[in-house]
Amino acid sequence: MSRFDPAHPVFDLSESSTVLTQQICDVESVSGDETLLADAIVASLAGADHLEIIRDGDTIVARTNLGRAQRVVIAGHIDTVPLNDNLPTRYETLDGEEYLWGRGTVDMKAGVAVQLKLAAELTEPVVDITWMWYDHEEVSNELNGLTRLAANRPDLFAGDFAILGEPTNSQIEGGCNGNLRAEIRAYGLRAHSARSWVGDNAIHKAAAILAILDSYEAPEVEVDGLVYREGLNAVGISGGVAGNIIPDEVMVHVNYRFAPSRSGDEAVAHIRELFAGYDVKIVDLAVGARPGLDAPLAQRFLAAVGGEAKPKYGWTDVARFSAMGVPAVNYGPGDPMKAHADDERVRVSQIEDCEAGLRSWLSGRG
Ligand SMILES: N[C@@H](CCC[C@H](NC(=O)CCC(=O)O)C(=O)O)C(=O)O
Repeated sequence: MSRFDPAHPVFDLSESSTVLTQQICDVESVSGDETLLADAIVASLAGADHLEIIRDGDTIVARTNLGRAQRVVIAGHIDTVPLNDNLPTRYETLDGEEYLWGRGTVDMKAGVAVQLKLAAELTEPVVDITWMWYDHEEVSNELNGLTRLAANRPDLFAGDFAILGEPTNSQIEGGCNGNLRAEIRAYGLRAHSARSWVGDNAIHKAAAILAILDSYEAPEVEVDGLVYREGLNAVGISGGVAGNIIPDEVMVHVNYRFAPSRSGDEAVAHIRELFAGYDVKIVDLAVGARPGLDAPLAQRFLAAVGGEAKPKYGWTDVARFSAMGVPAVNYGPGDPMKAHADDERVRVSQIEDCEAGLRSWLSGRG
């Protein structure tokens, strides 16, 4: 067996999904840098004659055309958030459980590994399958590979049900919270810092903005039986001109996670009301998705994989599919609490469980 080289990756899809997860994670693909991984995915599917392969930038679609009565879209993003000294991957044992540690293991390359393996191996699924692996999910909605694909090839989104392989501890998580980002600005007056009394320090005004955030009590909101937890946080702050100048501007970057029962307009209005008197600029807005677990295929999938559905607190592309009228759920290996964390790590048994759950359902055994 030849040694895997992350600088020149080729995946042997007959390897276990755990080995594939490790290899896929070791090919760094922070948003905007997915081409090497996308090339490797296309190359690894070269022998899969049962799949029609379509590429749009660094998004790859592979679909069966078996004439089945129903089509399921199964998708996963191939980008990750930035590294923080957490690659290459390594195996760890914690409390007797084996884990694969490293950036992307949870969000969401274990899910992609399972999907790739099944795409290659399931030549006769009971439903037609459209597999999608896409770029730029972890950044603004405008850059998301599925936004581009929906503009270029909306026909590829046709389906009766969609499964997003985002981390869910290999249990179903329904819907997703909405996601808004805003820049909140306060202004002052520039002056020489040796004569500060003639200026008006904008950075000091950030304290009042931060106080609003600090005292904010984010509610829990029940939507169709699932309880979504909201959040409002500063995720960045900037200001300052030079070491001897009283600054005339400060900006606090705020991220609002809102329940899927709220519309985008309601979320925007809430932020504008909270920060009335400040300059508020909405820089990104993606509405959430209600659970949608009453759809017949969602019910069948839920019954097949078992467990109790939980809410998805992050934003995922289930929102995109739901908005297109395709019921969608999240289902993938990895604890979402470890997504984006420095000690991101996936339990190996969850990768195996997810593969078994999907394989059995897609083969008509679940
Ligand atoms: N366009 C969004 C993309 C952010 C997506 C990201 N999603 C997850 O982390 C899903 C995993 C999970 O929460 O279980 C997010 O919610 O930040 C953006 O603009 O941020």
